[in-house]
Amino acid sequence: MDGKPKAGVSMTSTWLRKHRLIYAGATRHPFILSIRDGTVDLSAFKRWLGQDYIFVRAFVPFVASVLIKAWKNSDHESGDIELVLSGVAALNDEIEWFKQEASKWGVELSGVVPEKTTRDYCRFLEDLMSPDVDYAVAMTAFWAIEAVYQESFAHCLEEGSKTPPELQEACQRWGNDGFGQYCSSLRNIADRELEKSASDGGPLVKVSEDMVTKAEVEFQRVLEYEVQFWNMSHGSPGRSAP
Ligand SMILES: Cc1ncc(CN)c(N)n1
Repeated sequence: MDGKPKAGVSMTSTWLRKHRLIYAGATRHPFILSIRDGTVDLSAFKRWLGQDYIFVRAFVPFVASVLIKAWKNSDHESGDIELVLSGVAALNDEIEWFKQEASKWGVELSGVVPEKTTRDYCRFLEDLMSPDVDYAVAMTAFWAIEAVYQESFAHCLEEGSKTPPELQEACQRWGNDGFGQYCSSLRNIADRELEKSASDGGPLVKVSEDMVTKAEVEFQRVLEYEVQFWNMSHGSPGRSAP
């Protein structure tokens, strides 16, 4: 495999097929399946809530770093800046939602201690904020992070699911169609940027190939972190100690 997709097949489609096992591990995790079938352990849900609040607070500066890369790299007519800015605005609402949800469930957010998995995932985001990280690479990671939540929570809202009513609002937050369209737009930008690199035939061809390889590696790492994050929330074996 030379890292290039077949004609007419996007890079992200190629990777989704190639890494389908880990992608399914992230989007059909036992924690998500337990929400969907109504057997979820509420202490696991509360653990997820507290840890994800910490993650989301670290996600804001990451998305802001993508906004800066969009401003530096994209054609200002492309709509990339507006899209990423809408993501920052949505995260502002999301942080307020976490606070309200935490008080509903009696979770004291100021007392939540980040577990190792959360710390590692936040550190990964921090590394991606570096100006040395290409726009295509950061956008690929951004899309993958959002897409895992979208696919996971949308699964809990499908017909036949037995998601408890008190968890449906959480599932709606990421599982709604609007968020699905937002994820598709992020994916299109990632594909456009990756294709620019893949088709670069000039003296920078090696640099471009390295960038596509790096994006694929970060895509896989996001999926691995997402699985670990669900494992930690679910209290699965192998869960890392704080
Ligand atoms: C761990 C994780 N991954 C993704 C998302 C969606 N922004 C989130 N809130 N938390």
